[in-house]
Amino acid sequence: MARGDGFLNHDLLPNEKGPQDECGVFGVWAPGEEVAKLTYYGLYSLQHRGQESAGIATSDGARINVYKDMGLVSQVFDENTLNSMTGQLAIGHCRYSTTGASHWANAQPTLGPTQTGTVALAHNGNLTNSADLADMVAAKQQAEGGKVRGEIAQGNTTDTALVTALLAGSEGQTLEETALELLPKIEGAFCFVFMNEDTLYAARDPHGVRPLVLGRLNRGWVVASEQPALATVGASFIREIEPGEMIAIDENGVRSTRFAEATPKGCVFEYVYLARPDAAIAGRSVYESRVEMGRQLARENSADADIVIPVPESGTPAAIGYAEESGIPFTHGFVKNAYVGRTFIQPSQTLRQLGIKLKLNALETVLRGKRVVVVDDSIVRGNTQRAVVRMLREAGAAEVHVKISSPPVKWPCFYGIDFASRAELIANGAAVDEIATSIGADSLAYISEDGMIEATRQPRERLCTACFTGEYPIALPNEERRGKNLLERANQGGCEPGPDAEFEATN
Ligand SMILES: O=P(O)(O)OC[C@H]1O[C@H](OP(=O)(O)OP(=O)(O)O)[C@H](O)[C@@H]1O
Ligand SMILES: NC(=O)CC[C@H](N)C(=O)O
Ligand code: SF4
Ligand SMILES: [Mg+2]
Repeated sequence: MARGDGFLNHDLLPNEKGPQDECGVFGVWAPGEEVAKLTYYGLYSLQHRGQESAGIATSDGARINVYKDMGLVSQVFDENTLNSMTGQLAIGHCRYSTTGASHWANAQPTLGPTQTGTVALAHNGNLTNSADLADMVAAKQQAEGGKVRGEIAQGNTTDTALVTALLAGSEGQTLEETALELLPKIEGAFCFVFMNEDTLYAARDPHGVRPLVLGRLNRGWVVASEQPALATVGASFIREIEPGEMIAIDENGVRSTRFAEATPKGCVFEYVYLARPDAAIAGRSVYESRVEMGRQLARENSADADIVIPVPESGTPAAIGYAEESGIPFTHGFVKNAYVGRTFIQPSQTLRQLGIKLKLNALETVLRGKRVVVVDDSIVRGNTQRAVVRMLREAGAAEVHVKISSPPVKWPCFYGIDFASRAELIANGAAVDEIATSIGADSLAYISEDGMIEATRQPRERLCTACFTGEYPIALPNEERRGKNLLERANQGGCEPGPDAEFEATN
């Protein structure tokens, strides 16, 4: 029998992953403040974006210190560690891996030498030309005597480490000059927060796939993946970092430079599921978007039922919208254990089979004899819905009608979310009624693509919808030059197919 190995593991059910989040990035420039603790609190509020590893780098103006480990922010840091990390600026990261395995050597921030000192870098996103960047790193090493240096030499296999290595620059270049020369050559989705000994930098890719915001403290500045992290540390929201913009923050304030023209393609899934509901992206409240998706779902798919319940937490705003629009009463049918995150002591096989019940329990007194509409934000592999429907029936529900506030997920994401490979997506090649049968529901309905997009209040052409439509707004490289384990493969000299190997690009 497989046994728990005592190591913290990202997945309760390792072979049954839903959509995973991505990464959270945070940076603060505030001489005189406890920058490590501010970063800790900022990362705490971004924990939902990445739960595999966490790290903070601080600088006192002369030297950069970094501390990182596997696990949640609260597991990695304690008071003593944070007290020892003094300085005037800091960056932080919580990771969900998309290029490079989930292990210590791949935790962020990454560190690397520059022409004048050291750079520390934190990244949310996923690059689509990692293979080209790896070639550039190799050529640079060749030109410099063939010696592999920095984190790559220590086994870092992430796209982030490639960028860190390239930020070393050429003789006479400042970090800012190197970054402005390098950023236009990087393709894919990226929000970088990075620093040298005295300056904090932030850059967002020209498509603005992932969110990144700037905030103001009384005596300093903050950058963060999502607005709620600003509120957590007492910073006021100033503005989003623009797609294609790089900012630099030091004692002279904020300087902005544009390294590419903006061609916005914001991730629609941030509105559906990824971001916190109290975030706003491109001026649109995520909570309002989700409630509106629920209302629209009700307009498109009515139901004859007694109660509307959400699959907590992420299904709640859409369920509120569905109940409001349909007039069917909203109630809670599940209790979610607030202490169950996604990082667990790896359970044994027997425990795994009980797994999903660690998170959700059905409220029998509410459900018995009722015709239930259950609302969730998305179906990826279908495991959550299968378990949800089973629990509702066991609790005595008379009918179970599943309503989903995003369209069927049919395509993998290459821009920072590690969706199951195409073959594992339940909607790949299956009709809606086949999916309903597979999850055991009396009926199943999804919102339309137009309905979802309309609820975000963003023009369709400014959004990425690839996982629903298969239309990838940023060109993808050939199969052998992509994949989560691209750089591990390169190290082994082999050519193992990646998790998306069966995927066929449509463009
Ligand atoms: O079809 P599946 O492969 O099961 O994935 C879909 C589920 O995963 C997500 O929730 P998740 O449990 O990850 O997190 P949440 O508690 O934040 O909603 C999402 O909200 C769906 O409920
Ligand atoms: N999900 C992310 O944003 C991951 C960042 C980066 N691609 C990594 O794998 O470390
Ligand atoms: S493919 Fe889906 S999850 Fe990935 S960036 Fe596009 S909309 Fe977001
Ligand atoms: Mg969910």
